[in-house]
Amino acid sequence: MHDVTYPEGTSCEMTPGLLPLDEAVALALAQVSPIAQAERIPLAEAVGRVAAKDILAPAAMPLFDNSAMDGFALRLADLAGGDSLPLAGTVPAGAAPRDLPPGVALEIFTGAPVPQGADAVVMIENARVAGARVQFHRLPKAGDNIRRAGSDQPLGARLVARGQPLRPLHVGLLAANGITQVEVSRRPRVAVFSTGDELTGGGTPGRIHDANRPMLLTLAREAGAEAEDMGILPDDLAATTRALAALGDRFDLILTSGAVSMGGRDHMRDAIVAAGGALTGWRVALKPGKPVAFGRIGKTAITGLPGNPFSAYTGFRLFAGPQIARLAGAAPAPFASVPARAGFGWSRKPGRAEVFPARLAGHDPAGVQILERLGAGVSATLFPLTEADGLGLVAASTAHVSEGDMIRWQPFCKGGLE
Ligand SMILES: Nc1nc2c(c(=O)[nH]1)N[C@H]1C(S)=C(S)[C@@H](COP(=O)(O)OP(=O)(O)OC[C@H]3O[C@@H](n4cnc5c(N)ncnc54)[C@H](O)[C@@H]3O)O[C@H]1N2
Ligand code: MOO
Repeated sequence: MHDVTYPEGTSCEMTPGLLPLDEAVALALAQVSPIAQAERIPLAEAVGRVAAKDILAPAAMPLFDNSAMDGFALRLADLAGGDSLPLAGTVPAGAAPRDLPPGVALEIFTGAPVPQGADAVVMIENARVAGARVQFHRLPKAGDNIRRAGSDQPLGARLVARGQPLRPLHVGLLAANGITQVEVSRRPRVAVFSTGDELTGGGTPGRIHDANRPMLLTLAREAGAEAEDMGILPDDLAATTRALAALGDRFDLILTSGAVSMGGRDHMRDAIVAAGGALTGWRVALKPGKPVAFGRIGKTAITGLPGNPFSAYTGFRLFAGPQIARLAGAAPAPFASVPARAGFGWSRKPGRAEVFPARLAGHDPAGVQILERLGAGVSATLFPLTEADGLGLVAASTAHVSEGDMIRWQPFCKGGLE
């Protein structure tokens, strides 16, 4: 289902009782299935949406033979007796197709229809206009600088495959084909809750600001979801249960942060069950992001991310983001698939795969990126990420990384779409 192999050791290298990372990703994805409903939307609003079916070319492209260069259209046979021809007019881009009269050249601009009868275009750099004639100092071959009708793409070519998240380049390609509306899957509906009595009245002693809810809402929207802010749940089992049960089937995915660990007020797992749902997995061999909970309540998947902000971020990237992609009908993107070289040495306790803020420090002689490791493995703060260019990942079995070792990372992508 998820064609990514995560760097894992054998199960005996994993901390017992924890889900290996690849199994946890598979379990997360198994909680959701692609949304069947589709809608037709204007092309201009389609970036980030996922094509609900293949989009085929309504015509071959280019539509007509046209010039690839500014220059002169001519008939090669007319140059048999010399290297110049009388100039008989101009064909600008947008002009209606016309014929090339015998024995003359026509000035032509890039994109203009090649006149019927012309078999080459000489670019302006290889010609000189002298009075009413044009002289060619490099003689062309048949077909030079002519973009033939249908040479870019045949009629019926697949422009966009079903499941493709639409990027600006697809918008351009579809627009070039005269397509103004596209059929896309309905956006996944995601409910985002924070939990914790400490999150109200941030800034006063004992209280903090809610970092995760704004972050997870933004991440979910960036991933293509319609995300709804459901506020902060108190550290109370009954209130949490009521809030979850009240959602009915309105959402495809519920995302929570906090209350999934071991403490006496970590009620999320019990609330999922008390709300009539099922807990399908809990705790991953991952640092940060160990106490993630996976489950379902009715038709809705629920992913309980840890409260520590970097843990919640990592959990989104590894589990919730791929769930949203699958709901939207897209193939979840592999995480940390880019090989790089460690620019640092690091001894660590094996047992959990580890995600860390990574900064690009240069390239080795073969052009492979060299990474620096930032932060000190603290999951309570996002601050080290401000200097990072992406997230590095090491396997659960790794006890030592030596400078120069190959590792893998997930660069932050600009805008998330290109
Ligand atoms: N005895 C144990 N304690 C803990 C374990 C464990 O295995 N045994 N795991 C630790 C790990 S690892 C993590 S991660 C955290 C996760 O705990 P919870 O998911 O239950 O989260 P909380 O306890 O509710 O909060 C943890 C931490 O994060 C802060 N937080 C929570 N929500 C937000 C938010 N929306 N914005 C900003 N900060 C938030 C919260 O105040 C706590 O400081 O558990 C460890 N403990
Ligand atoms: O898993 Mo916790 O997320 O290591 O801090």
